[in-house]
Amino acid sequence: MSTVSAPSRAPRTVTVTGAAGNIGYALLFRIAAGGMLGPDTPVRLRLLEIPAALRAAEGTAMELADAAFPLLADVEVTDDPAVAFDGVQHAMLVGARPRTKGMERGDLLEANGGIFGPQGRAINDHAADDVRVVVVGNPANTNALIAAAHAPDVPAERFTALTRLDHNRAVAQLAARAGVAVTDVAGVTIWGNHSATQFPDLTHARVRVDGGWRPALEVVDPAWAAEEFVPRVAKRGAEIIEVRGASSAASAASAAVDHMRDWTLGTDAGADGTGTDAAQPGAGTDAGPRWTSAAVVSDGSYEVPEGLISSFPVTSDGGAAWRIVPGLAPDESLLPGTGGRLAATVAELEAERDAVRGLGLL
Ligand SMILES: NC(=O)C1=CN([C@@H]2O[C@H](COP(=O)(O)OP(=O)(O)OC[C@H]3O[C@@H](n4cnc5c(N)ncnc54)[C@H](O)[C@@H]3O)[C@@H](O)[C@H]2O)C=CC1
Ligand SMILES: O=C([O-])CC(=O)C(=O)O
Repeated sequence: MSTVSAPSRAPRTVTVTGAAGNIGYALLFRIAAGGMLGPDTPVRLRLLEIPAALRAAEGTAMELADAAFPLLADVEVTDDPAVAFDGVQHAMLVGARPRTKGMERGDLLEANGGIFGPQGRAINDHAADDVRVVVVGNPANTNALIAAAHAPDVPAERFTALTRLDHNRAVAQLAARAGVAVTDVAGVTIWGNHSATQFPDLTHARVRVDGGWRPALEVVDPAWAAEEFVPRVAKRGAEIIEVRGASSAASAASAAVDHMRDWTLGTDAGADGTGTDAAQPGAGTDAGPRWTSAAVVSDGSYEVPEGLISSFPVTSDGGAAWRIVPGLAPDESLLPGTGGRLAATVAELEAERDAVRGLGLL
């Protein structure tokens, strides 16, 4: 953001769970600086933690005060979901255990699933009418399903899970391979689960080369896309854990900001909410239609069973729900070796749903 003018709008209430954790620490300062809701929108922050981490969350709140953010109207720290979600408009459900080396995200189902029922119930009972929820804690899609199931009075379309990190990773990998800037890439889609079965799909992607947009698979080798790009993006979380010794945190926070910003301000608004920022991949007049990826409740599109929370190509006009973009079924003939990948990731989501049902969490 280049300038901060005097805040001119009513404050928005943003709740961050797991506020004392690694992602929380990166996320809160971006939100307070106006990076999520724009340079004219003050924010009220509600930080939810478990009792053992409350003191650390208090410390983070002290640092937020010390940063003297002009847009930060208020910070409250609590271990009570009813307080944390009172009047919430933007709920960032981060608090959950991260995986460690050698685990798959699905291994966290039992450990983390129990967190999201009570939080869904608290959102049901206390949130504002225009609440938007993004689940970051893993396994994100199924945790979002659990939260939504405990919030019968909130439309299911308000519960989403984060696959924007996968989307951003895919954009970055394609841009690097094509030798272009991330702003010269458009039309990437992440399908399915935020797990190693996801399908990062380049069959409708475009790359700007020498000023003109071309199909990505004419610019990069389809064999590279199928054999290197797809597994690299799908397993990037594990690669980060291997190299960094801890799971992605700042990039996850950045993606959560992107997700909530685009949902609230619209996918055409640009990163600073002014409509002029080129940081959005695919920004530009001749890129063709623009979309991003988010895990949203399926309406049956693309043969994903209705009710599952699965990643799709989506747009937002700033309304309450993301819109699934039609007509973008992966053209597997363009990506040899990826046939059946969409069906497989959806089957994994069904298996996770059945597993949490078996655990009594749904
Ligand atoms: N969807 C995505 O793209 C990504 C998801 N993640 C996931 O995000 C989650 C958080 O990751 P980190 O911040 O690195 O973990 P962390 O362990 O650093 O922080 C988690 C925090 O959540 C808190 N917490 C646990 N239960 C809670 C509850 N019931 N209510 C409120 N707070 C609670 C813990 O006390 C801790 O402070 C993990 O599940 C991780 O796997 C991480 C990266 C990307
Ligand atoms: O892989 C993990 O466990 C953390 C995560 O979700 C990611 O980095 O995408």
